[in-house]
Amino acid sequence: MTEQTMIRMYADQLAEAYVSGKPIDPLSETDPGLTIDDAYAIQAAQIRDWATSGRHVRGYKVGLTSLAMQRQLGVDQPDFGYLVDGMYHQPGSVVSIGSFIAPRIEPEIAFVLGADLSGPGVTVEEARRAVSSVVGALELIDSRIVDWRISLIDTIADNASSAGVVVGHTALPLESLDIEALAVTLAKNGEHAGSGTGAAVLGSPLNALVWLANTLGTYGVTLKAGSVVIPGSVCAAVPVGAGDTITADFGPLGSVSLSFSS
Ligand SMILES: C[C@H](O)CC(=O)C(=O)O
Repeated sequence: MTEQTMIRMYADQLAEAYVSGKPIDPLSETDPGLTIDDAYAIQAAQIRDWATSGRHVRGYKVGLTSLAMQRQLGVDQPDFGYLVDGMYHQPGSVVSIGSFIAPRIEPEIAFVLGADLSGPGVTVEEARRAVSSVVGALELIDSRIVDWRISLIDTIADNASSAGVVVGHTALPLESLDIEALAVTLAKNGEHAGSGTGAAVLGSPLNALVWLANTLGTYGVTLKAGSVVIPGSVCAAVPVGAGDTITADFGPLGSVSLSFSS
């Protein structure tokens, strides 16, 4: 099998898992020879397919940037994925749990970009200047890999396990916030479910933005002005089911909620 055929086959298998709701075996077990570049190529094939069907890239995610998430999923380095049309939900909305396989929720201190950002070589100062505002966000993650049995290769191929995003309405300038000290708390049905500060995300969510710009730069991709970047969860992800309501409190950035129906 050629490399192109192999990439197409795994991209199709992951695409089918979204439709059928039936997760697939870890690609890293099916094919232990897969590399990180192969995994990003499998991810890129799905992004191209979505664009062809009218679902364009509207933002970017960085995953596995906090120790809490790395420990939870047993993966010890960051990765990236894309946010496309159809993945965005309004704060306070209700989504059907039936469209997911094993969803979890994470609170993230997110950025809206006011200028393009193109690596490699992006510095923290350049990243800071490219940010037009900071917002609170919830990321919905899900795994098209059975039982969340993911290695780095599996989650990369599966668009960094992304499934959706809720961007809060309160947007503040970066310079008005101490994002490393910003404390976030997560509640599930009114009960405390997690907490963390911006510093949990690679020391600062800005470091995750720098990592993303420089890593995407090696693939020839520029972060586009106007897009949202979610830099990673400040605490472990919380599983959700029908009837649950999740609320994250971002202090000065307000709170962001999402509910789930059957
Ligand atoms: C597996 C996910 O990429 C984890 C994630 O979204 C995060 O760490 O944030």
